[in-house]
Amino acid sequence: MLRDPSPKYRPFPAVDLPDRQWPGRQIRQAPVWMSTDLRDGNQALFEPMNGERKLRLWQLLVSTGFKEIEAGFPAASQIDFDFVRGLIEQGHIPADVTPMVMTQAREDLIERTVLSLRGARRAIVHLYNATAPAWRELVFRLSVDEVMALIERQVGHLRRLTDAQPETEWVLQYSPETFCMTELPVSLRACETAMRAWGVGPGRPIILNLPTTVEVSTPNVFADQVEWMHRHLPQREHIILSVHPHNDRGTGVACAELAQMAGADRVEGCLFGNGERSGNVDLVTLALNLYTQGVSPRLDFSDLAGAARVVEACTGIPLHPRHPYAGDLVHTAFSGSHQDAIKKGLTAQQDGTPWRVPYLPIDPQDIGRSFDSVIRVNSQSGKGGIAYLMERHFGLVMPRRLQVEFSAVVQRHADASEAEIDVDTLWRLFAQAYLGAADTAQALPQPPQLHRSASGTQITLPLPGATVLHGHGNGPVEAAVNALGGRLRIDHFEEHAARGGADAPAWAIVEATDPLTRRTSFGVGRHADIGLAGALAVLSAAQRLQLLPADTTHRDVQPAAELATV
Ligand SMILES: CC(=O)SCCNC(=O)CCNC(=O)[C@H](O)C(C)(C)COP(=O)(O)OP(=O)(O)OC[C@H]1O[C@@H](n2cnc3c(N)ncnc32)[C@H](O)[C@@H]1OP(=O)(O)O
Ligand SMILES: CC(C)C(=O)C(=O)O
Repeated sequence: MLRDPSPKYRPFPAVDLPDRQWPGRQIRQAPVWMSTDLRDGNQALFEPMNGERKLRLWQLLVSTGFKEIEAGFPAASQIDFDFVRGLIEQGHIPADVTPMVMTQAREDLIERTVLSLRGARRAIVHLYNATAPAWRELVFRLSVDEVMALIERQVGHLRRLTDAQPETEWVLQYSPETFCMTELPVSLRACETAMRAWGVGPGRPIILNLPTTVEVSTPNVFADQVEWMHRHLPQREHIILSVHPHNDRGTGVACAELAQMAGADRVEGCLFGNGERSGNVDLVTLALNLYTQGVSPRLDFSDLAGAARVVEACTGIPLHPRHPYAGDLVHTAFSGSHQDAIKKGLTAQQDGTPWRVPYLPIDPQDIGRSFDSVIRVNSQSGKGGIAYLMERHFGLVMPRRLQVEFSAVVQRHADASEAEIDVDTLWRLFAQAYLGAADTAQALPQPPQLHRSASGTQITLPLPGATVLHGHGNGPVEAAVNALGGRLRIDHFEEHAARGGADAPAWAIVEATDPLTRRTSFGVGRHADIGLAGALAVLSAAQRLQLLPADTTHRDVQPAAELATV
């Protein structure tokens, strides 16, 4: 890289628009969306789509709710020509959807383009020519006046051809390609020339499409350019003002949003931002950005992952795992403080109230994602996320101090393994730590037994090895403490059902102290009989405090899936 890039790269000049209005505006309705996936997206692929893949993507776009779709560049290839013919002849265009096709401002290409649309009910022809100085001087070698003459001639040619096919309702879209790099008066002149040549007026509107063909400035400059055009264009009421942002500087979405604030009615782009170089603006992000402001985007992304899979299959380009809204990881929090806040937010969130879950800008369920991947555990995770997973997958609501105690166990494992901890591993760690001698589905030679009578509860606790303990008390917890010879004190006890339903297994949690050593630990029990769950929690605490006979404290732990059915 150059130590001083300034002689080689020049800053883009600001627009002189001191009374600009757009910074104070908000977007309150969805724009007209135009998908250019099958044209601008397609021309950016290693291998352009064949007819079959184009049709699959067309159908996705239609079912998502797009009413305007750029079908291709029929004069450029037989595939595109045949595709447009197929759409028309095989009835793939619903009554409320209008196809658009693109052409350069060249007679032969315009003729073939119009030919491709024979029989269409309604169609948009998209004619473009580049207007910026570098293109005028280097590519076309035309003066400004000659560029205007080209537009007048070619739009006029298109008008004559389309007038001769009156069975189709024709709409012209004119793009001053390279608009963002063109002097504003030149862009205005180009648009006015196209309007005149097309005969814009009542009942004969035009779409004027302003592209950032290559992004060269900050999005506020583009917004100023759009507002300037919005204010200067004549017959504004007959113009649908459209923008077509690319993403070279990574600000395509910002450009499209600010442009709408500046007066744009319509946005062209591609699903997930496919397109030339760093892409066209991402229409999914734009739509969901609107949605999260409470504005209906009028596009349905209820199955966003399904849409992403279709686009990946059609384009051959995989979606980045951190792609806004759609990436596999974007609803996932690994870090402890985020997990903690998400858990608290999800617990507090009530149906029908405004979404207020920290770190989640959208409810993943609204776009077809479950909460399963919201929280994942690695060495950056804290107690909140671990507690969330234990509750979600095993129905265990952990008191705060138990969360702290168990998260230390998980942290040690995560540090040692340097890997993500999946739910099965989490269960194994929990079971090893807390259910060692307290799970009747496993190592106890026989289930413990409770006899409840008017005089209290009698417990029989057969431990691994030959030991059988007996105890009596007012309830199962006291009976279990007594069976253990009163060697621990229960400071806290709670119990709850793991799942709804009469046969739901219950969780019981005790916090216990060994009065001799003053050591404190939690114990956890799980059983269909809630009383036995309490007794097993006492047994668990006794084991963790090493108050059980030595041969009762070790055994293997079975996998979570089996335990989940206890
Ligand atoms: C920013 C964008 O995305 S614009 C869309 C770009 N997309 C595409 O180009 C994809 C489809 N295009 C193609 O397949 C081809 O360009 C074709 C088939 C349409 C035309 O191919 P060719 O006839 O070989 O011409 P080529 O593409 O090389 O274009 C260069 C010529 O067209 C002229 N030209 C380029 N764009 C335009 C335009 N919009 N209007 C008028 N003339 C144009 C150039 O000045 C050049 O003219 P010259 O030959 O007199 O120097
Ligand atoms: C709108 C057209 C000409 C385009 O694809 C672009 O400028 O990027």
